[in-house]
Amino acid sequence: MIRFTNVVKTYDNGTTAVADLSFTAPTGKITVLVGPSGCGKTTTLRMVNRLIEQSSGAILLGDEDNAKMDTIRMRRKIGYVIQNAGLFPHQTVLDNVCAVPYLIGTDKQTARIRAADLLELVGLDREYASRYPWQLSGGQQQRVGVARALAADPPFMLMDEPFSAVDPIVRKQLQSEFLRIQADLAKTIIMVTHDIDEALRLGDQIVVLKEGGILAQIGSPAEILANPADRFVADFLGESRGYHALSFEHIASLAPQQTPVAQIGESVAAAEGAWIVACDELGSPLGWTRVTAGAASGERLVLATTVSHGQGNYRELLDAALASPNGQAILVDDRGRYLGTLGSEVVVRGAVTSLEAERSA
Ligand SMILES: Nc1ncnc2c1ncn2[C@@H]1O[C@H](COP(=O)(O)OP(=O)(O)OP(=O)(O)O)[C@@H](O)[C@H]1O
Repeated sequence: MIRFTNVVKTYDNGTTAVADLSFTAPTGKITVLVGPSGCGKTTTLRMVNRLIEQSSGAILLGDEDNAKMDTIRMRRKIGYVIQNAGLFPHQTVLDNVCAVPYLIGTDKQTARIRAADLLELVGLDREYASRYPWQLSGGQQQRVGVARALAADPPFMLMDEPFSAVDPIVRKQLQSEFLRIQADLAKTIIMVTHDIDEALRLGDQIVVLKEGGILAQIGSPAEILANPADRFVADFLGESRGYHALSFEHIASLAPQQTPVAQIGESVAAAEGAWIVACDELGSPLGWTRVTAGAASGERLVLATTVSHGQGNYRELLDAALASPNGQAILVDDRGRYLGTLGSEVVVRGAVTSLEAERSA
């Protein structure tokens, strides 16, 4: 476990990068820090291995306060992976992976055998061991970076945008391989990304930060998708186009719920104050309205986008559900007529199933 308790970081120029941050990264799990540029993700990560010293508060590594640990001993417990891998350019791949074991006095033979195994684990053939970093692709360099971070078998790993410097296809491969490795090794990981898709795909837990290093929300991918804590989180999920990770599968197999529908002014059998669907005279939905005095009031009509039951996908459905006032997406047939609604919990269940299927693929 890595535990932040009331951690603050104010830089010398007065910028508060992290404000009173408390959260726990559970043992053996991946915690992902996400948020817009400048919200303090990297500062948060680098305080864990004390590349940056916090101004106040405490960070525990297991049951040890990192501020009280000898720096060298502490850093040996923490693998560190950065963007562009940060490999030593004048050392071979094998020597890069052996760097920490050599430093801590592991004998050469043992270190090299383990490094070769790790290269295999991250999907690199033996022939790469004697190459130099510049003779590898970006994706291969990232793999070496991961192997190097694992070399001393640290219980903790910090990963700062580890997969961001490679193209989307390679990135997805690296993410899948990383999940496969983590399933065996169960390291306690904190990872930074600005990419919500990556966070949803890799995170057991997601920590959403807003500017000033303020905790906006913490939860599992499903919790955050289902219940964004506020407008900021909802917008961040949307703006980051965070639903790539969701299946583009069609939703035709889901049975819509029969939320009452009425034209404005028409009486309707629904509870007073309930949200119902307002439609035009042809039965095409306009949006949401509340029931007032037993009728579709039309007051404060919330216009809604609709989703085609036959053609729409989970992603459109979740967008529509999150944007609606009551967490429901409105479904229509192929002529735009009202069919029913689907709640975000159904959408999230579908999305999570598809995420889980992807994770275990
Ligand atoms: N050494 C420094 N001195 C002063 N201010 C800094 C320093 N390093 C970072 N900051 C400021 O602290 C805030 C948080 O920066 P940080 O790099 O932690 O954010 P981030 O979320 O990782 O950003 P990005 O996604 O763009 O990498 C920013 O406003 C940044 O300008």
